[in-house]
This record gives sequence, C-alpha cells and structure tokens, in this order.
Amino acid sequence: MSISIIGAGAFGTALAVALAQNGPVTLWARDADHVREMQKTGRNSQRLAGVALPENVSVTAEIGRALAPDVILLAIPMQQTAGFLEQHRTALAGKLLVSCSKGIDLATLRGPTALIEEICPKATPAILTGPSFAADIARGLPTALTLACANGEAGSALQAQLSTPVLRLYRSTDPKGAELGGALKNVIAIAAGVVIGAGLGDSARAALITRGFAEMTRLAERFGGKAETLAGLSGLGDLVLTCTSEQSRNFRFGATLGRGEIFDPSITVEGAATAKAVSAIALKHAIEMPIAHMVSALVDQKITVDAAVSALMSRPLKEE
Ligand SMILES: NC(=O)C1=CN([C@@H]2O[C@H](COP(=O)(O)OP(=O)(O)OC[C@H]3O[C@@H](n4cnc5c(N)ncnc54)[C@H](OP(=O)(O)O)[C@@H]3O)[C@@H](O)[C@H]2O)C=CC1
Ligand SMILES: O=C(CO)COP(=O)(O)O
Repeated sequence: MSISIIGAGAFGTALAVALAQNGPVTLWARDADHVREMQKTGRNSQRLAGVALPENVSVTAEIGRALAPDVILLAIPMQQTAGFLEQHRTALAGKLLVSCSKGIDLATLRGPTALIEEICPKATPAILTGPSFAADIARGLPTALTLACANGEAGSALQAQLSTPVLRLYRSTDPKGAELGGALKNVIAIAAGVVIGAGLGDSARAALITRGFAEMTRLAERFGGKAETLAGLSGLGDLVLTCTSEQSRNFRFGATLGRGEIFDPSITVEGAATAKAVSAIALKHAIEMPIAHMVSALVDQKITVDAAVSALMSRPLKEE
C-alpha cells in the first residue's frame, strides 16, 4: 500500500527516504519549481542536502495525487497545519492522518491530533514523534519513535507499515501525551539553548531539563496525557536530544538569544510560537509553568536573559 507525505521539508524528505524501503512513497511540495528541481536532480538540496531520493519516491506538486493514498503523513510546520487541513478537509475525510509536527497551534491552542479531530472529524488522527533529526533518519542511522493513535487497531497497522529495520516504532494509545511531549520539549530546548548561549553552564542546563520535564508532565497530565508517555521517547527522549544537541534548531535559536544575537528568521523554530501558546494555556488553566512563561517573554523580547534567570531563581523555595 502506498503512502504519501505532505511537505518536502527536512523531515518530510527524510521520512520519504526511510519509508521508501517499505514501498512507494509520494512526496508532495507546494512549490512547482522546487518539485521540478527535485525531480531533475533526484535530491532535495534546498531542505536536506547530500541525500539522494530513492527511485520509488515520487515527488509531486499535484495535491490530488498526494491525497489519494489512505495513509497520509503531514510534515509541515505546526502553524501552517490548520490552514492546510481546512483547505483540503473534504479530500481528507476517511484518511489515516499521521501528524509529524511538534507544536501547538497558536490561534486555537490545539496540538496536531486535536486540530485534525476538530477540522477533519471523519479522518483518523495519529502522531509520529520522538527523538529523531531528519539528517540522522535520512542517513539510515538507527532511530526509535512513538506512533500514537487513540484507535488501537489503526495504531497497530500504522506501526507495522511505518517501521523499517532502522526505524523502530513503539505504539501508544495516548496521542495527547505524545503530542504534548513533542511540542513542549521544543520550548524547554530553547531555554536550554539560552542557558548555554549565556554561559550559565552545564549544571544549570541539567537543572533546567529536569524542571522543564516536570512542567511538561504537569501540563500534559492536566489534559489527560499519561505520565508514562511523557517519560517515553516522545517526551523525555526527545527532550534530552533537543536540549543537548547543536543539531537542534530550537536549541540553536535559544543559544543565539542567550548570546544576544539575531537568529535567521527563515529557519523553522517550532518552540517559539509554541512557547506563547503554552504560556497562554498555562495562564488560562492556572498551571504552574515558569520556564515556559520565561521562554515566551524572551522570544517576544519582553525580558532580558539576566532578568529571566533571576526571576526563576528567586521563586519561593519549595519541595521537589
Ligand atoms: N527537521 C527535523 O529534524 C525534524 C522535524 N520535525 C517536525 O517536522 C515539522 C516540519 O519540520 P521540517 O521539515 O524540519 O521543516 P522545514 O523548515 O525543513 O520545512 C518545512 C516544509 O513545510 C513546507 N510548508 C510550509 N508551509 C506550508 C504550507 N502552508 N503548505 C504546504 N507546505 C508548507 C515548506 O515548504 P516551502 O519549502 O515551500 O516553504 C517546507 O517544505 C516540524 O513540526 C518539526 O518540528 C520532527 C522531527 C525532526
Ligand atoms: O524534533 C527534533 C528532533 O527530535 C528536531 O528538533 P529541532 O526542530 O529543534 O531541530
């Protein structure tokens, strides 16, 4: 059975390369010139340099072709997802829609599977998330991810269809916990980057990862996510990866903030908008999320790094 991937960014392209081991893959990009270039060169040098596209990846700008398979992976940035779903709502009815995005929609404060449920109620939502840099997946390095779907039968079928010898998927029926873990870890990764960029040291980063994980779990549990999901690949696993690697765009963005420099605005940094969404959710539901509030304020340049650190360090002393 063929699958299609919406979005020929770094991650969509890497997944196409990996999943081509299992059968034909259709990779859709919105820009016809970009598609022609990929068809001609057999590469996506704009988004994932140095990687050849296997022969059974067919790249297209025709949305009708891309929306024909029963299983469709959505690999576009979170803030563009609602618009895409709305535009193609009718064609998406009855499909298995696997979001590969990590974030919270700022306009509706919903995560990817909640957005799919809201906009495409006749589709079955799932999420593929966990520690995985596109470049690693494309090189065929061993990777383990979470495939979460509330419908256990559909989740099992997807797990089998999307696993490869080097891409090991663990199944979960907790999409809420999985999507919140993936969204929130980006916010904490920005904070970790700030800590390193500002020269505050590895001890401070370890403290921040740990307290950030407590925030992630607190918020996810409030919305029905399970603590054990947060402790798995989609939460702790991805948090560790993103807070400790220079490959992470969220971490690098934070490090740039910490150094007081300007980050290239064309680079996708999901945690920036998501920090604002998380801060709004925390205020609305009275959930204690001090790190997320600080990241949101830093992103909006409403606070300096020094002021953010002293605000976090001067909070009342409490039990762990
Ligand atoms: N890169 C990684 O290592 C990983 C990324 N992810 C997640 O995958 C998602 C995508 O990230 P990534 O691939 O890295 O991002 P990139 O910045 O590499 O690419 C984004 C892609 O989305 C396309 N796009 C943007 N807006 C729209 C739209 N409205 N309609 C259709 N296509 C659109 C862009 O097209 P165009 O070129 O025309 O602008 C581009 O191809 C994010 O949520 C990210 O967190 C998850 C795990 C790993
Ligand atoms: O989600 C990722 C790794 O799991 C990619 O992280 P960045 O978006 O920060 O590069």
